[in-house]
Amino acid sequence: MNGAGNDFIIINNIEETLSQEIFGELAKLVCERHLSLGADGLMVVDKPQGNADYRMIFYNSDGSLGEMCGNGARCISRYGYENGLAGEIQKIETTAGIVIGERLAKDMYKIRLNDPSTVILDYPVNLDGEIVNCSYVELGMPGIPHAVVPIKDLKTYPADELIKIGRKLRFHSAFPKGANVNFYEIIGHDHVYERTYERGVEDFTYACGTGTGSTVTVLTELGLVSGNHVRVDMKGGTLYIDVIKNGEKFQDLYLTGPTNIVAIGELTDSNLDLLLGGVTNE
Ligand SMILES: N[C@H](CCC[C@H](N)C(=O)O)C(=O)O
Repeated sequence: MNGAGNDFIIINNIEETLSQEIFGELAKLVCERHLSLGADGLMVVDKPQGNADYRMIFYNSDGSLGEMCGNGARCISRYGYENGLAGEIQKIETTAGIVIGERLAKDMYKIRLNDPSTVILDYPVNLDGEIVNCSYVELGMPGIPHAVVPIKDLKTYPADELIKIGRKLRFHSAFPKGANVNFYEIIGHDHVYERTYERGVEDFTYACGTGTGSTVTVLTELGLVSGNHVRVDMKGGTLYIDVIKNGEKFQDLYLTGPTNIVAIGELTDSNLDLLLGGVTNE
């Protein structure tokens, strides 16, 4: 499935009952774009540990565990609804905390992202002697880390330069957990263009939901957007963010956007046999 081009493989482990120990390796294997199916991440649907419809365990394509994934949670909401795991409004258990999913239309899903646990608007980072003006946000607890970085002429910014800066910031010691690096430019009233270099994919993805939520949180706090249905264009599509405030107090953060079920089927990659303990069909 993909959500605005951020693509995922979903495995229903309530049915498969695979051991959680293999998921990291499984993600690495099946997310490889040339040797296997290919995706930005692997999501495992499992039984909830607490009071929720189901549990979502998210792995990046390099096999690392992600605390949360905004586009992934939108996609899994559709999966949950269409596979009878939950109703039109659902409660999803993620590593970063509970996420609420809501079906708006056949392919449109909205989620309430985890509340920001850290928002530092002024977070200058020294990159090879030059100061880069960043903000730093974590959503949820444990929080998914995001650097938010303004860039002028982002659409036409040379790709090789941008990836260099993205990669350096992603691994910079200023970010102890590493960071997803969200470059943005405001291109109109409540209209933002964004590109995200993702931790765990180690490249730009086509869209990033928690990145978009983090960016619009920062821009709303800075008074640069209203926080009301802010449009964020990314390479793979458009996402909308609502920052709900109760007076000055932050209340909720919502992410809305499209989902696409590209294929439903069986993974037949022969390398899976090794990983799954030599189980073959012979
Ligand atoms: N693409 C995701 C984020 C994936 C998480 C990952 N890149 C990490 O930092 O572990 C999103 O839509 O929010």
